[in-house]
Amino acid sequence: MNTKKIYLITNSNPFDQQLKILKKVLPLGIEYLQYRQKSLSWEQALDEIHQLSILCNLFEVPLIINDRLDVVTITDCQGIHLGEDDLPVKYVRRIARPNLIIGATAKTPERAQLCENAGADYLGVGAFYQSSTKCNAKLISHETLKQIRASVKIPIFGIGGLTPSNITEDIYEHVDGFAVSDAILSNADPVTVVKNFKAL
Ligand SMILES: Cc1ncc(COP(=O)(O)OP(=O)(O)O)c(N)n1
Ligand SMILES: Cc1nc(C(=O)O)sc1CCOP(=O)(O)O
Ligand SMILES: [Mg+2]
Repeated sequence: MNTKKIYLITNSNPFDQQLKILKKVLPLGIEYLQYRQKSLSWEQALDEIHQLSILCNLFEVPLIINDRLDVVTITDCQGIHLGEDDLPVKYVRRIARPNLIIGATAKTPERAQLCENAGADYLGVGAFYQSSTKCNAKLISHETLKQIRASVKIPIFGIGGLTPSNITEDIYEHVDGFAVSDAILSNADPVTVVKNFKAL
């Protein structure tokens, strides 16, 4: 078993289907679960977050909300993930409740350093491959990954189309974990996929 962490991100598959999978894989050791949902009504989103929160508390997996500080403030979650177009890390850190986990997307060493200095707890770095979860994700090179790794100390989660079969040595060497959605949540045997990530 390796020491790389797995960061699971929800997708647009039916929520009940995702919940069934989460009940099987959260006990296997998942570092973070991110709720990523861009199109639901407030009511539906808050209901889903409530259900995820119960499950995450049970297995002691921090629940991270994508993009939305307003949602973070009114739900029982542990963190927020911020991209380049979202609120800046420095302002969120300033007003966030103590110990809120703040993650940030970085596709350049400059942004990685800026986010680390502003108080980010981890970085999401990618995309390494085309992603069916996020079709327009901008790809980055292995050289950029190396530069980002060299420029920050906080944990880096590689992201974008990752599966247990396409993690190159370059990716493996420079990340602390894998942020994954489709490879786990759209697979008929998600438990085996998680075990395969852990066995790399
Ligand atoms: C772990 C992790 N890394 C990167 C992203 C991408 O965030 P962002 O750039 O804000 O894009 P959207 O996910 O909001 O489309 C992420 N969500 N999680
Ligand atoms: C949400 C997200 N952000 C990306 C980025 O590169 O910023 S790639 C991505 C999708 C990750 O899901 P999957 O494992 O299914 O490709
Ligand atoms: Mg975002």
